[in-house]
Amino acid sequence: MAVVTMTATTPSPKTSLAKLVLYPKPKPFKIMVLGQSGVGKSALVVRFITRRFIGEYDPSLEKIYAYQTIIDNETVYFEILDSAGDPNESEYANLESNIKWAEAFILMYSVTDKCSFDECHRLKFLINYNKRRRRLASSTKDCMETPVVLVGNKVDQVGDRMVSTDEGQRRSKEIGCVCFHEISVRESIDQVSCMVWSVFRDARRFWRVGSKWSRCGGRPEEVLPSLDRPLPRSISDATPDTVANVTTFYRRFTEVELDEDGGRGIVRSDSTSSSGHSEAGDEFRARASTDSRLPPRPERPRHPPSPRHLPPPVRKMSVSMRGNNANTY
Ligand SMILES: Nc1nc2c(ncn2[C@@H]2O[C@H](COP(=O)(O)OP(=O)(O)OP(=O)(O)O)[C@@H](O)[C@H]2O)c(=O)[nH]1
Repeated sequence: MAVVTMTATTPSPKTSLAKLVLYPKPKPFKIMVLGQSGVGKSALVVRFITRRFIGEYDPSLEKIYAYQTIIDNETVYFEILDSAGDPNESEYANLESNIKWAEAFILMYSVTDKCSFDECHRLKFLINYNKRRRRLASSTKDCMETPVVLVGNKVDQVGDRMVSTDEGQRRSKEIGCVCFHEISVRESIDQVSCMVWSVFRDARRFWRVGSKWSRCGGRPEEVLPSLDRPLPRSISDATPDTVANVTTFYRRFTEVELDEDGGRGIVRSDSTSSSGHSEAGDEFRARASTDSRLPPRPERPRHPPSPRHLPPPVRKMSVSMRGNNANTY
């Protein structure tokens, strides 16, 4: 599909033609906001796009918002699906197909509503189930896990809180979300826009890292350049920093390997001979030689010698003077 853009050229005295330019449609980043009814899904999406907080929305309305912004110096074309909170029987199949459509998820609950918190468990299971089925059915070897960001909303309602930050963080780990945020969509605009923004930004970042990883067959070297810069974090148990740490670990692992090699093959100052070669090095070279001067291998019997040739076991008797009867002697 292509987007047709009309750009007017400088009108010439004779003709005034419109130049037709065809651009390929940019690939959108499809993200779905899921959660029980009333947790603030619509408020979150509208805040992200317009920076405004709108109090009431039509609860049954399911909408896809298209929004373009810049994240990490890259233009991102969001398609955000604000799902209906409590789908009925007939809408359930629709929910499953929506899950298949999305590339990343924002799983939302309200910190003032324990039920909405528990609902996240079920919804995450549903995401896993549908995504796994899709992966198994697909012919491509797409091994990417879909990023799910867990978000606890309405932290401004301090007195009504039913779910603590610790519980949220723990649940995020338990159900395998990539990171956890606690926010208030309603709170002051600067703070909120920053918090709301970081939710979408993290979803995008995790998706990006994951898709690069799966495209290069799980080789982390090709992911490294995008993670050179430390990533800012909010309340989060596993922000993209964690991914950076994984790659740091990978790097360290490589260094250890090199070190080990140095221990075996590279000349060490403590064992260098006068000729400049180490004894360990000479020994290594002698062993590695291929000029057919290798000493023959010591012969090893294929099967253990039969028990007939073994000397009979020597049996020794020992009398213990310890124990209950020792006092009688
Ligand atoms: N106190 C407080 N109220 C909020 C916050 N975010 C949303 N709300 C309110 O919560 C109510 C529900 O918000 P919605 O955005 O409609 O929730 P939803 O999850 O989209 O609900 P459904 O459309 O039914 O699925 C509204 O009255 C919002 O004003 C918040 O951060 N703090």
